Amino acid sequence: MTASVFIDGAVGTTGLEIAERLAGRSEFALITLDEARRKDDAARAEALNDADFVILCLPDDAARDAVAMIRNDKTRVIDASSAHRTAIGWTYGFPEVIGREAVASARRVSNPGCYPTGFIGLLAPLVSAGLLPKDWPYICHAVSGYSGGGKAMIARFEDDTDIAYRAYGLAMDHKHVPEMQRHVGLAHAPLFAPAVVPAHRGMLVEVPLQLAAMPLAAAPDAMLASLTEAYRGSPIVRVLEAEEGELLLRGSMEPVDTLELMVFGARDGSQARLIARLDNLGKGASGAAVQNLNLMAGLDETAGLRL
Ligand SMILES: NC(=O)C1=CN([C@@H]2O[C@H](COP(=O)(O)OP(=O)(O)OC[C@H]3O[C@@H](n4cnc5c(N)ncnc54)[C@H](OP(=O)(O)O)[C@@H]3O)[C@@H](O)[C@H]2O)C=CC1
Ligand SMILES: CC(=O)N[C@@H](CCC(=O)OP(=O)(O)O)C(=O)O
Repeated sequence: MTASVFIDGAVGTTGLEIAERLAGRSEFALITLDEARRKDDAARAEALNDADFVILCLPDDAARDAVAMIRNDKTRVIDASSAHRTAIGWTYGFPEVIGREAVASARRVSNPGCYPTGFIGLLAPLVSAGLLPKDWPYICHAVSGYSGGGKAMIARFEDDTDIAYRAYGLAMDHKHVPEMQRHVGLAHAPLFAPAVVPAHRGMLVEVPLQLAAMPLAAAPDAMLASLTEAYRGSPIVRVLEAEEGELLLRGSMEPVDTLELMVFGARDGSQARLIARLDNLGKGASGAAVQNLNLMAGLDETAGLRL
């Protein structure tokens, strides 16, 4: 049976990449609105209520409005925005962490943020296994390609090619912090220090750990083994043996839907750097939305993904 899918915000950065991943898929038929009607509330309300699945690729307020326009029990929603990531009644769409069944059976799924995908992917299994403490004030430093900021940020970086590095979130109130805390189950909000670099896509999300100063902390090898076990069998989340040297983000990076996790440890075990590498538009947004859609439709989670 073919399920109908409406992408609200279909010509935005995330929406376009979801449509690319769904192109040629016979399991889904896209409901589309032309340029003149894509922001028309009556047309959107009709599409939102006609569709079996709706994927919201909108700013937060518009995503909340779209959900309020749905007046039936049939339409199932995947929200790519940060509007519902800690909201009651919503399932957090990180199947490898919260369980595939939970996503598959949900009516309202909130896609994780791109940075939280790295942070939670690294820390949730380790905290849950008791290898790292819940009540530690974690720090997360991350760099993202500029497509992470959508059309406005893409235009800014393409217009001003002199920007070499943009540190932000300097008031320490980035909108991703609540979901990072909630979905790892931390007692304290992490200190999140994000930055944007002049590459179109891709990101490195890092959690540096002063293991020697922590009341409870496993050795880097034990953390690597635990992550490897937690994601065993996942075609999307891959735990890599750390290589000496460097990690690069390349300006020419091709779209990819994997999440790679690495543990770098000091020889004496006193320090570690947990690092996630992903495509902000892959497992960080559009790839995750398609993975969740596949699960909700009872299909192979990897269908249409770039792995
Ligand atoms: N880019 C990324 O890497 C990630 C993005 N996200 C989230 O996904 C969502 C979409 O982001 P992104 O694709 O980057 O953003 P973009 O700005 O690229 O796209 C948003 C789209 O929504 C449209 N839009 C805005 N308001 C309305 C409305 N009221 N009705 C219909 N359409 C509307 C915009 O229209 P117009 O074209 O006219 O501006 C635009 O096409 C955001 O919530 C973002 O935070 C999540 C994870 C990663
Ligand atoms: C580079 C950049 O600007 N990134 C965005 C986050 C992108 C993303 O994950 O979107 P959500 O906010 O919907 O989760 C930011 O920091 O606001």
